[in-house]
Amino acid sequence: MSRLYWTRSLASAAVALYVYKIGIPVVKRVIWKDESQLKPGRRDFLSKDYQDDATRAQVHEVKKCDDGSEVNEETKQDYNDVHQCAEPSHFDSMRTDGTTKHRYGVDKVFIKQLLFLLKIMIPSVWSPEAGLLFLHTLTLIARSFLSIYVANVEGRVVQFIVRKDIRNFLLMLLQFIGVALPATFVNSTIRFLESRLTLAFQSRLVMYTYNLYFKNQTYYRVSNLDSRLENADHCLTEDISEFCGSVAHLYSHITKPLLDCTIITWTLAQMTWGIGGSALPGWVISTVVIGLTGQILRFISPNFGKLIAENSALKAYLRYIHSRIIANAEEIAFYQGHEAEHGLLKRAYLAMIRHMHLIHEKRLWYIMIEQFLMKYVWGAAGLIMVSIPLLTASKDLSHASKKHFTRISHMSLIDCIKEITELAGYTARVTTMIRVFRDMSLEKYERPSAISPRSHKAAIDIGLTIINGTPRIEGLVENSPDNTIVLEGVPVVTPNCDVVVPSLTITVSPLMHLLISGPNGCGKSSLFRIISGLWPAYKGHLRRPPPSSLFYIPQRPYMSIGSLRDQVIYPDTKEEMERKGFSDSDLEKMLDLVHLRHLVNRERSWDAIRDWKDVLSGGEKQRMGMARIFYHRPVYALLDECTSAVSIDVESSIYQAAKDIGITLLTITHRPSLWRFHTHVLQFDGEGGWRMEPLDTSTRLTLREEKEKLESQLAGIPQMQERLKELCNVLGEDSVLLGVREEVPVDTSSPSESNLSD
Ligand SMILES: Nc1ncnc2c1ncn2[C@@H]1O[C@H](COP(=O)(O)OP(=O)(O)OP(=O)(O)O)[C@@H](O)[C@H]1O
Repeated sequence: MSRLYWTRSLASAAVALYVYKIGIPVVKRVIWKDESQLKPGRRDFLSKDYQDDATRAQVHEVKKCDDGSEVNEETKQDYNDVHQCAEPSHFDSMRTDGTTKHRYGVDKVFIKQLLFLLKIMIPSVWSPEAGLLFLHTLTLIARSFLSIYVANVEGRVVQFIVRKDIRNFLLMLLQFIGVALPATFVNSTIRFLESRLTLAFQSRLVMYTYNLYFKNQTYYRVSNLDSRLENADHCLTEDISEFCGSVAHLYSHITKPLLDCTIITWTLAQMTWGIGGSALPGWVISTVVIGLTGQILRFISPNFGKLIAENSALKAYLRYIHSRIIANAEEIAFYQGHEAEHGLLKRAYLAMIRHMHLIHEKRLWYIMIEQFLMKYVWGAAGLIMVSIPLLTASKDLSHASKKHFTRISHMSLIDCIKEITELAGYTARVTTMIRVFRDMSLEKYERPSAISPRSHKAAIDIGLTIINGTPRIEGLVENSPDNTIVLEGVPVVTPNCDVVVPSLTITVSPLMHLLISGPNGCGKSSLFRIISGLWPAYKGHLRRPPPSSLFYIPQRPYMSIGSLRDQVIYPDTKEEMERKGFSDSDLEKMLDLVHLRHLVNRERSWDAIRDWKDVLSGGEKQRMGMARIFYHRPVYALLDECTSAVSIDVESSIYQAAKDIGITLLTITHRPSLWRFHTHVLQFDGEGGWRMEPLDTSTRLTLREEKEKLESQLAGIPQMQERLKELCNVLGEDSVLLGVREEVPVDTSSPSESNLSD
């Protein structure tokens, strides 16, 4: 009695839990329509921790300008393709800010995206990938036939056991072992071909996206001018690899049950006809059951696509934090910043783990329902299907045939639903990446979260049109036939849409050595970014020489991976250097000009490979940066405080040498010792104003006088403020300049008081 009681109680509890788990999400979905409104606490970590950190993850780094930013016809065509398959609403939902309304389901958008990516992965029917796919399909078909053969043998083995026919039983057993050889070979070939397909797809997609990534400075623009892709490196590596693995796996996973289904259904039909039964009821039952259970699973299935996409983003962020710590280990160690970095890393890791727990929890319930439907509902349907031909047949059915009937209940076609929805997540991430890369080439940026209302107003005031958080690019950019740099009414606007200089009009021609000065953050480096094409000209007219005529040297020069020679000739290769007619002894002379010849003796070989970022001191790195202009000999050298760590005498000799070989200097510096190498000065005032004039002795004197006058005026301000405060207190009045008056007790007996009242 008590056992029965406990069994019933347990069964009722399980049923109640089941109903609750299935029913509550359905009710919530119906009431709120949107999953994002459920469990706010759970979603918080995505929208708060992650988003805050992700915002911090914007890298502000200036890189050398490579080729021009022209958009060719091929790019435009590809762009149209990717945009047709990537509706904005779908991509918008990629963001992890919890505002999404789109389900990463198996819908029309997903199919279009998948077809777009498949076209890249299998470019033609004659490609190696198509060949691999064909071979893979052949082995899958072979496996299905072998499965049927094995089922037949198994059936006959049982038949001979029942008949006690030892001889035939042993013969059948031998056949069973014999078929194991081709069966195992086919199975391992399937796995091998699946891995080969994954790698082949991955290589195609990686090469395709690398081409986009390094076209038109996309690698710079994607992290500096746009906020849609948080960690492009993760998308380029992990997401592509996961996507390709998922596609290749799903192909064999779907093909097997489909083939099984076709072959077994046909075999069953033949058998049923053979014994005089009707195959139609079986087909109807299987179609109805498969269709119904499929729909139920689709309805209750959590949005695995979205969960997977969010998980990828969290993994990408964790990886980003790790790589930052490795890249800045020395600085962090000097600052003793391990606590802060540890906290950051822990938060990123825990956010990812919390999200994985959420996925596993959702999977637990989904798998439970899936197993129930597939094991028991399908099993029951299989038994009904077996019974109908047996009951309606005029002849008896062999045991092997019965086995075929039961096999149909084990087909795992529906098992693929979860995998397909997960694939939808990877597909969306990879397509989004390609779409954003294309947008970068076409200068279509989106950065809605970065713009503040103040910046928005300032941008409107100077006549810019704001779309998706970024101003519309309306400036005209042309190549300059005579190598002059001309800016006519071009504003300096940051990627966050802050207007630094409302309108700049200057002309710089070769041998016009320009000194650029002004307070911090006034837009000096930004001018170089606009001239180099990293930042767009939102308005006005910009004429500039081809990229090969400009060479930018930043304050912290980039040291590449490679030999000592590679550091001097960067970004050229040794072959390009030889083609240009330079030899190692020429490079030695260049190092001599920047006082680095000792490096050749120290390293003993031009081919010495070191971690140059750490091996060279700050000043040596800057001198190496300057050596590059003697190798490349551009028309203009854009020097952005690039000798701040070099001693003044060495710096002067380098500047003189550069001028002697005809390089025009555009120099940002705070050092007066460099003034004498320049003919003109561009002075920013930090308030948006600027002044450009020839830099002769009188200008230098005027500027110095103005500076000294301002210094003496500003020096008096604190004393004047103190005095004003005293007067306010004595008079008992407030001042518009000081705000509310501070009450300072006045000593009426002091001699000064009598002086004041006098
Ligand atoms: N990638 C970026 N995204 C958003 N804002 C930026 C970016 N790079 C620079 N800025 C902003 O643009 C403004 C101008 O920066 P810029 O680098 O031109 O200053 P600068 O005059 O060279 O200053 P400094 O003398 O300190 O080098 C600054 O307010 C800076 O914060």
